[in-house]
Amino acid sequence: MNQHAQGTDQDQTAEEVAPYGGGRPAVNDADGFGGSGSSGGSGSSEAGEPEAGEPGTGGTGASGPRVDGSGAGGPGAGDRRVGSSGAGDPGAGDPGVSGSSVGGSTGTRLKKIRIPHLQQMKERGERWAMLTAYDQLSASVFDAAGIPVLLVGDSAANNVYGHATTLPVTLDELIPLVRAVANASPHALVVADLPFGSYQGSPQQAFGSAVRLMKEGLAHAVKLEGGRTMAPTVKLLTEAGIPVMAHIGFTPQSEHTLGGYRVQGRGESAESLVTDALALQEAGAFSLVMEMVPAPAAAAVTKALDIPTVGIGAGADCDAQVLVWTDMAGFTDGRTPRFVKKYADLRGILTQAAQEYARDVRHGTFPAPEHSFEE
Ligand SMILES: Nc1nc(=O)c2c([nH]1)NC[C@@H]1CN(c3ccc(C(=O)N[C@@H](CCC(=O)O)C(=O)O)cc3)CN21
Ligand SMILES: CC(C)C(=O)C(=O)O
Ligand SMILES: [Mg+2]
Repeated sequence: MNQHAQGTDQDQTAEEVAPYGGGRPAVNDADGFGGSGSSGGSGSSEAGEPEAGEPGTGGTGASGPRVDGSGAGGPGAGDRRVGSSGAGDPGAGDPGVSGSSVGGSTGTRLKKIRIPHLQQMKERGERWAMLTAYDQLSASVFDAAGIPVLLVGDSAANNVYGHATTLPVTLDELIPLVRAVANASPHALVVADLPFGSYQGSPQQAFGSAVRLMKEGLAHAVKLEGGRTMAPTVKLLTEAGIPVMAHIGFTPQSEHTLGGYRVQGRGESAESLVTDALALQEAGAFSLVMEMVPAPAAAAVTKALDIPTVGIGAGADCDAQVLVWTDMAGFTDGRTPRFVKKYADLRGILTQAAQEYARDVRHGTFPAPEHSFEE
């Protein structure tokens, strides 16, 4: 079902990549504002081998994203292990030294991740992390941090556009976000969600939408929700050269059918999950997201499949994990789902910065002479 990696993965020399707050090395943009022009873009060189020397894009850009959300306040922070590679990172529960320099926190140089690498990691038992990203700045941070796969999720509906569900977001609204993330991700594989209504009509409709995500959005792969009934669609896209990540379990685009945000695959529908997963793999999916399914059912699916599974609320026995970045970074307003672990308090940090800035302005202490220009 899957091609093999053509490139070798060699780890390279150190590149300082501080996990948080550390300055990244430089930037290669002329205007000093990070980002790449509208066309062509820097970053994500496609032709490239699985090895890339490109420095990160992005930089000191301006405005940050705005958040909204559904979620709930998450628990505290904890340890983290990004990627797995060389330097004795215990991250993966796997056999020893990996060849893949996926991790960015250990000082290893990053390589460009391509689909065969994910397959190789499954074979080696190396777990990996996926995060959503919706804009250039967050994407450049995650890319440099060694997150191998970035998802421009239709959760942008909630976390960028402020909707209560994922249903309202359109292809036209998603494409510019995908393009921004792809332009800022020289190493990560960029997957774009097909939004509700853009693919369920027919395999042909899905093809047209996926082509837009790749041509206009510069995505490397697409994701779609649904079980065995999506197999013909997955097959058509895959055969057309469009890598497809599948998504089963709780599929938010079907919340009105499923009856809300609920764990899926309890009891006898666990077998149904395996049947769906096998059909999607057979149709050519390169990976499979499982959302909110009982851990034992997700473990059974993971074991039954040759392709990597990506869990969100699906327990520790998936091959990979995904979280919405604003949830894991503590940026989301309000409650977050049970499966979220909060690794930072971005909302608190940004709130404090905004308040201090406003206070300085009110007090006349900003701008100071060093922020002002002489005649
Ligand atoms: N910020 C954000 N995080 C997400 O994980 C996310 C989005 N947005 N938007 C799209 C979907 C919607 N998702 C959601 C949304 C809510 C729950 C939720 O409320 N879950 C409850 C109930 C679970 C149950 O008991 O069945 C929970 O406590 O986890 C779960 C997934 C996951 N996705
Ligand atoms: C939660 C992930 C898997 C997703 O589909 C999204 O962010 O849209
Ligand atoms: Mg989604």
